[in-house]
Amino acid sequence: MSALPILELDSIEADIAGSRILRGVSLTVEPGEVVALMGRNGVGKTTTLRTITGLLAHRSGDIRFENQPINRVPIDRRARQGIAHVPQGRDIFPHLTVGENLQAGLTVKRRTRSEAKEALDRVYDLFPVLREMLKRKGGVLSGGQQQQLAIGRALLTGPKLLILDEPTEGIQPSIIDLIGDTLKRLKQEGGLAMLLVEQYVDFCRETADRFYTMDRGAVSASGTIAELTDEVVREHLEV
Ligand SMILES: Nc1ncnc2c1ncn2[C@@H]1O[C@H](COP(=O)(O)OP(=O)(O)OP(=O)(O)O)[C@@H](O)[C@H]1O
Repeated sequence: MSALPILELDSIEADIAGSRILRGVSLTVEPGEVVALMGRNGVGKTTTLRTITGLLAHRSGDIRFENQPINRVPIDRRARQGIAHVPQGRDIFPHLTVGENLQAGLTVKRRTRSEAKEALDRVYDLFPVLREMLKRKGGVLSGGQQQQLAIGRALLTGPKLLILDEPTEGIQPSIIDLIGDTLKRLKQEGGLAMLLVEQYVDFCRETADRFYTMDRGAVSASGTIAELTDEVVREHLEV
């Protein structure tokens, strides 16, 4: 591809509690592209995402965002630069209302009142249930509603790269379809780049342009999504 990657990981090594968890992870996400990061449990997918957002400091290797190294950039500045993270388990504030959870996303980027309203209206257009539930506490929403809230809140930070950790986990099929359709809309209408950790192969085939598989802390295979054949799935993903 001709454009420079929006995100580039070059030989990332990272430790947790004295154990080497990432052993040289290299990957790229191009502008406007959806990339799936796949692999069996415990191979280091979530840890890779945490090094990108800045939740975990890596010990060596380079992370570049829009062609600038961000190795030592703190987490809040990475968010302001345009890296949004929807973590596994969604991490919404259970005691705040849906509206208050969304306001938390709005604080990341400086906006005029009308820009903020426009951004909120866009989220309600993508996820109408959030408007209906505005006064409800986040903690009483269903898993699928919480996932929509978490994605909506991440979108309100004004991201250039949206990172999603297992967005289909524990969610009913109709909402999985809605989330898949929404990610496709965000790519088509807004050209938003996405990096998606996901175990659900069909969801990746539906939504992603390219894939990487990981094994024991490193990338074990990669290709276009058409190259994610049943054979690749058997070799790299099935338990
Ligand atoms: N806080 C922690 N303390 C100790 N070990 C950890 C911690 N977090 C992760 N690990 C270990 O790091 C390895 C990679 O974990 P990671 O969560 O990145 O895997 P994953 O590929 O995302 O798997 P899963 O699909 O199960 O979330 C695992 O062996 C895990 O046990």
